[in-house]
Amino acid sequence: MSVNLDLIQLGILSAQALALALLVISLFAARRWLGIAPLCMSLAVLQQAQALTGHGGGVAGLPVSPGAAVFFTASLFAVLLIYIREDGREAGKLALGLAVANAVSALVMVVVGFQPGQPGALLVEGPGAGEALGNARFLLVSGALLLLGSLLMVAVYRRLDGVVRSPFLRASAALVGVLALDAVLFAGLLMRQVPGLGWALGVTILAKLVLALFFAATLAVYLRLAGRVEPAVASDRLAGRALTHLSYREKFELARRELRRDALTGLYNRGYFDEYFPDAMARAELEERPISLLLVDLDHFKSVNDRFGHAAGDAALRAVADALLGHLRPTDRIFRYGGEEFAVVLPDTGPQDARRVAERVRAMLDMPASAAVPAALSATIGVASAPEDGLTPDALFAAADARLYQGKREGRNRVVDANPPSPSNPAVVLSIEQARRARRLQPC
Ligand SMILES: Nc1nc2c(ncn2[C@@H]2O[C@H](COP(=O)(O)OP(=O)(O)OP(=O)(O)O)[C@@H](O)[C@H]2O)c(=O)[nH]1
Repeated sequence: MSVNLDLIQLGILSAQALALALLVISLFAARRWLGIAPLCMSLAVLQQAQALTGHGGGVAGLPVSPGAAVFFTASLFAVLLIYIREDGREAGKLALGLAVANAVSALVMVVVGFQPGQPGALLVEGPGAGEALGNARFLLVSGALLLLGSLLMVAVYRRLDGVVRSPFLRASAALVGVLALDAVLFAGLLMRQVPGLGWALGVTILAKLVLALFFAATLAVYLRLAGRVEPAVASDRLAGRALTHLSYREKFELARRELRRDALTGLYNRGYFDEYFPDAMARAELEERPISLLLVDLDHFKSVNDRFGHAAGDAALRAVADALLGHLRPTDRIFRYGGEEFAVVLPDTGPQDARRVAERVRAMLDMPASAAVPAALSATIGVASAPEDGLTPDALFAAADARLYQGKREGRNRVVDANPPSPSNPAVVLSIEQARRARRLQPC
C-alpha cells in the first residue's frame, strides 16, 4: 500500500499547521483584552473541522486524514500553552470544555442525522444518517483522547520541570509521547477494519512526530519572545509594573524562584539548601556517584563592617558571590548559608577533586582591597565528601562544619578536608558498603 501524498498536499498541511499555531498564539496573546473565550470557542469550532477532515476521508492510503492530526495537535498545543503561561486548572478547563463541546456536537449530529428531510436536517446539509453517525463517533472519541492526552501531556511536562531546562525539549517530549499514544489508541478504536493497519499506523506516528516537533518549536519561540516582553523574573525596577501584567502562573513561578534566592547576593538561600542538599545526596547515592560539600566562611568579616560600614560589607559579600558564580561549574550549586558563610555542593565530585576546587576557591577569595571590596578578604573552607565522610546530609554537613572550625582554629585562610582521606582504612570502606546495603533494604 502506498500513500498518495504529493508536495502540494504537504504544502497545504504545513500551511495549515502554521496558520493554526499562529491563530492559537494570537488569540492566547490577546486574552488580556478579549479574555480566554475567543480561543476556547475557536478551538471548539475547529473540532468540527477535525471531525470532517478525519472522518470524511483524506489522503488515499491513510485511514485518517493528516489534516485532522494537525487540528488535534493544535488543540493540545493550546492546552500546553495555557498550562505553561497560566496554570493547570485553566488548561484542564479548556481540555474538558472541548470534550464536552464535542459530546454536545455528537449528540446534535445523531439527532439531526436520524431525521433526514426534517427541518433540523438543515444543520448537517448533505451527509446522511450514516455519515452523521460516523462524525459523531469521531467527535466523541477525539474529545476523549484530547482530554486523556492533555492530562498525560501536562504530567510529562511537569515531571521534566527542573530535570530538562529547555522548554523545547520538554514540550517535544510531552507532545511526542502523547501523540504516539494517541495514534496507537486511535488505531485500536477506529482503524481496526482498515487493511494494512500496521503500515498506516507507522506513517501516522511519523507524521505526528513531525507535528509535535513543529508545535514544540513554535511554543519555544513564543515563550522566548513573550519572556522578553514580560520577563518571567522581573527586575526590582520593573517588578511593580510587570507583576500587574503577569498571569497567576507567572507570578507563582516568580515567587517560587524568589523564595529560593538570597536578596543581597542573588545566590540560592539557606531554605533552598535544606531542600536541595538531601535530594542531591539521595540522587548521588542512587546513582552511586560521589558528591562533595564545601563550607566557605569569610575570615574576620566583622572587621570589614566595623571599619568600613555595613554597606561596604554588603558590597564585599556581593563581590564574593559573583566570584564564586564565575569560578564554579554550572552544575555546582552555590548557597549563601548564613551571614558570611557559603555552602557549595559539587555533584559528581570525589574528595581529591573537591580539595582541588576548594583550593581554587580559597585562592580566588584571597583578595586584596579593591574598588569592589574595601578590605583584603580571605576564607576558610571545610570539605566533606560522600560516601567517604558519611551517607546522610547531616553527617556530611557535620564533617564539613567540623573541618571549617578546625581551619579557623589553625589560623584561617586554609582548606581542611579529611587528611588522610577517610576511606584509606579498609574498615571504613566496608562500613560504607554495609550502610548502603542496610539503607537499600529499608522499607520506603
Ligand atoms: N555587611 C553585612 N555583614 C553581614 C551580613 N551578614 C552577616 N554579616 C556580618 O558578618 C560578621 C560575622 O562575624 P563573625 O561571625 O564574628 O565572624 P568573622 O568576623 O568573619 O570571624 P571568623 O569567621 O571567626 O573569621 C558579623 O559582623 C555580621 O554582622 C550581611 O548581610 N551584610
